[in-house]
Amino acid sequence: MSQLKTISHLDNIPSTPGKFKMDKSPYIHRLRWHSWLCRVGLWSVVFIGFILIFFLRSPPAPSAGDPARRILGNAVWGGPAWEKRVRSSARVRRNHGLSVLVTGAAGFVGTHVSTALKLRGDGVLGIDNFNDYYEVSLKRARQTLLDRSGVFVVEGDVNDSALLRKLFDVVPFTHVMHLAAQAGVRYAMQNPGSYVHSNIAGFVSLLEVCKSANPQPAIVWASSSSVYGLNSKVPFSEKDRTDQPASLYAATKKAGEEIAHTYNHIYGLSITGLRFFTVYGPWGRPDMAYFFFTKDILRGKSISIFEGPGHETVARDFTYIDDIVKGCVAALDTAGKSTGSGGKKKGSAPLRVFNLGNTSPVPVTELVSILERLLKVKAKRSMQKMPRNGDVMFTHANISLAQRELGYQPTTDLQTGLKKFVRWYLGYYSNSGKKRIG
Ligand SMILES: O=C(O)[C@H]1O[C@H](OP(=O)(O)OP(=O)(O)OC[C@H]2O[C@@H](n3ccc(=O)[nH]c3=O)[C@H](O)[C@@H]2O)[C@H](O)[C@@H](O)[C@H]1O
Repeated sequence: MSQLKTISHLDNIPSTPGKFKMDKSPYIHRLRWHSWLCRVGLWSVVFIGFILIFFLRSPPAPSAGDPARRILGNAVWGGPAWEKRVRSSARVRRNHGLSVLVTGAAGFVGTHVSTALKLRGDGVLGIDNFNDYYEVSLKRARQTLLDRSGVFVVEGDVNDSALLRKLFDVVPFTHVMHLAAQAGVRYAMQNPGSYVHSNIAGFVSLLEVCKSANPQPAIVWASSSSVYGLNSKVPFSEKDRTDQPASLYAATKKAGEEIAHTYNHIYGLSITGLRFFTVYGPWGRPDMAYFFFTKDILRGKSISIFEGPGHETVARDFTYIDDIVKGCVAALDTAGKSTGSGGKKKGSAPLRVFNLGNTSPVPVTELVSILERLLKVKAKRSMQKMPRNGDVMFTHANISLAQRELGYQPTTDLQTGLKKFVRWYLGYYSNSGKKRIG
């Protein structure tokens, strides 16, 4: 210590050339050497102390070989607190309730289905990759809504099979509601890879994990009315051909139906495909026509309304979200069990496909007229020949199979459904873009 004091005194002597120069005697050299050693020693002790404190206080760090904790984008999954949340969200709270993994849970249909299941006491765990195909803030707002109903949405991609396996390790899901997909008919020309990634690779990745799970879950998944492609016989029935898709989106959904057949055949997985017909409603998808027409009409922007080459009307069997939710829940409730175990088939299992439509197609021009009345704003209409971008002229569902097997019965007409959508839209985007939930 005395040496240190001496040194600190010496250090106070100015060393600037020309001002004052000390004689460098051997004694002072020895003193300097000793003091330098002491200082290095002291700071080393302090430094090692800090490192020890840091390690003792930190949770165990993820390591490359440790599957318990993984980093995905900004999201971390794994660990006791995370597993507790997963278990609690998936806990069944009614007799004979289901335990459902909902993929694409922060999506439009995913949010509504998850909420409905949770409300009746089923266990629900969501997974969503929160991609930026459309405004991520809307997906986050839906996530907040789900959080309030007690549904935890894990941030992850269905292509991450390690994550999926982990979820099945933590929860023995009885059912999977697979809604994660790259949607949109026209966007497929801009980004074909995203359709292959989500709708084909992602589906296979999920089925691979489901086939190996013990017990195997029953799977209900979103196919699409677009599989009817260029068919001209209406209404579309499940027995009709589906081999002339008009878009890559439709082709990937059709591929999904064939893939479902394979996994049912080889592994005994119970699989139900639901062909949704242009689903709309509150918390909907901003890439869909009814949604961006609303936005553009309110902003006074002109909207393109497609028509056939001879001015034929383009029409859709628009189906309201609440009706679709009832169809999804009924499909889960009536899904027979998967039969396989240990990745091996033990017997035949159900393979089903249903149309979920509204059975009353409405011309797009009429959709615009309804929006004009609800918004009290005249649309700037620009009629355009339908571009060759994957669209089809019309859709119309025959729902007799779903009526018979699922008790499916849509009850909302387009006028009523759009009224509910517009009310939600104005509330959500009011207050200069500030998002309101409820
Ligand atoms: O049933 C499905 O399986 C699909 O439904 C939905 O596809 P679509 O029925 O094509 O809905 P959507 O884009 O809202 O166009 C509606 C109408 O507006 C017309 N349309 C569209 C854009 C435009 O600028 N002008 C126009 O007239 C257009 O020609 C069409 O007649 C889902 O997006 C899709 O993911 C899938 O789920």
